[in-house]
Amino acid sequence: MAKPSIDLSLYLVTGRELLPPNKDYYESLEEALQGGVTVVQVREKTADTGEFLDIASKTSSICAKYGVPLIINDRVDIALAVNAAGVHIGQSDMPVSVTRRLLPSDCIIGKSVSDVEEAKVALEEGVDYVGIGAIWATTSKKLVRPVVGVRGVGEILEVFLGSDIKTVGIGGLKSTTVLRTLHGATTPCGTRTLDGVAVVSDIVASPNPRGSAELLSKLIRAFYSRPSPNFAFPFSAAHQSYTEDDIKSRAAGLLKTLKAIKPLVHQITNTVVATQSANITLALGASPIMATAPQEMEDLSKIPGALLVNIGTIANKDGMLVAGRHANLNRKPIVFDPVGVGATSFRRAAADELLNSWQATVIKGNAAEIGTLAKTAEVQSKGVDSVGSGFSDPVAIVKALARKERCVVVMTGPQDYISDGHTTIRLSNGDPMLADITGSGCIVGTVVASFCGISSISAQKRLSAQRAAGQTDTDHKAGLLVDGNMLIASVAGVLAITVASELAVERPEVRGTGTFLPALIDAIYGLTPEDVASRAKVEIIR
Ligand SMILES: Nc1ncnc2c1ncn2[C@@H]1O[C@H](COP(=O)(O)OP(=O)(O)OP(=O)(O)O)[C@@H](O)[C@H]1O
Ligand SMILES: Cc1ncsc1CCO
Repeated sequence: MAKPSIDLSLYLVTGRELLPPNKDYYESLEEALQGGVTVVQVREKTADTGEFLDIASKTSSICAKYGVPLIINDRVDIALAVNAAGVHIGQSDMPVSVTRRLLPSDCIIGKSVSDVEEAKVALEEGVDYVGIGAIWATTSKKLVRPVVGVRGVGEILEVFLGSDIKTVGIGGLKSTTVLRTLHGATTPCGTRTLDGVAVVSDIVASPNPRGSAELLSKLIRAFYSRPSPNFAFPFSAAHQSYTEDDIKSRAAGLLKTLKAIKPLVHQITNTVVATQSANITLALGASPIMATAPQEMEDLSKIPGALLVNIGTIANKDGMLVAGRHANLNRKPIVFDPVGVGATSFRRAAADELLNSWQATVIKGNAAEIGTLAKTAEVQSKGVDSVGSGFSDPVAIVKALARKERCVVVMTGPQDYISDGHTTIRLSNGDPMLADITGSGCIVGTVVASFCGISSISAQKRLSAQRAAGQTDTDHKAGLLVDGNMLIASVAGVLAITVASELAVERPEVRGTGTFLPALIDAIYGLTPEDVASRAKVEIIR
């Protein structure tokens, strides 16, 4: 008999021990179903058989009322007794082959997996779906394995490319983490995302399970309705076609808008460049705030603009973690500058933790930094600097990293490569003296963040206007983490610094790097959209 196709998108796993005081389990379940839960798994780890059967049977009747399938955790006998749609088994439960023999042929079997090896076994066994996790650390289940992390899910999903086994993410999934998870948990080729998310405490522990389920359902539906479903980018840049002239004029136009609107750019940066970065932000026409305390991140994230996270002298990782999470929640672009990430294992671990906690919009680095994140040793680092002549195929590197991290990648050097994983652009502006002052890469990050901020603010204004005009095809935007074209914003950011550096060295007072830096600030201060449009050397590579 053919197995029914089950909508796994909002998968509720029960947990009676998590109910708020005075909330009845059946009442909570029914409210959750009214809020849009699409499948329910009854999970009872301590109930004896009689109690489990009673709960499963009543749960089954309530689910039937809403046409929602029921899955039983672990117990094949209970699943058979209540005629459940499926059984979910863990790594140490009954083997899949035995489970299948005992169950009717239309009963679905799901299995928990937490690494690539377990995923390969599940593929071999031919389960119907896998639960991948724990994605985040969670309070609802004692973890015996390290968390998979959002970025680890993509590798597991790759195992299932070409198969029709469905996938559900589990562990720490809530309304505050769901979009970041769905966007980040994607194969680099972009063709597989999770088919759903399993939620426990965000619904079960809620005094208002219906409201919690409704919010989750809205976010999940918006994610799945995005216009380019094969490429789950967290922003709207990918899949556009450009011409070189179009890129130049859009970058120039963005500078004009930036100067008019002066976006706030929240920067958590290193102590070497903080003052320089704040001055350059002001010279450009944006507004800097250098704030590092975790306690102020929530307030700052509510002001439109962008966030820059630069790990150059990392001493405030907690602030970076909190700031990024709030930025994602408030749909603010995040520019991540992994300064010196190849230099120490501490920096590598910090970068990994940050990128797992929040979704970066842009990652900007020199060749050694980008190479470290892309896990290639072709280009070496010396402290915060890149050594040697760069990659033999820089385009492949930036494109692959953009696809892996679901963001725009900016790789600086004598030529700058910028990719959203789809379009890759090479910029050939800039005076070599930029390489001889400290923090020129850091200020590129600052300025890219300023342009991402203005791009996001402009996109929000357009969206408000469209909604006010009654345009209804904008619902999928609720599934984006950032709105605005972050590829163009990144190009504009790099061009602002490199074109300004060319103008700076033409000044008569510049005699070396000491006089170059103030001249560069002056050139940024005087930079016009016409300078950018007329001097930009832009090539679309592929
Ligand atoms: N040889 C060069 N010619 C022209 N422009 C350059 C050259 N080297 C670097 N640049 C420009 O300088 C800026 C910074 O890039 P770079 O790769 O030097 O950053 P970085 O190594 O991260 O710097 P830092 O660690 O000092 O912050 C970029 O805009 C880049 O285009
Ligand atoms: C020199 C230096 N050391 C840590 S951060 C920094 C600024 C340039 O990246």
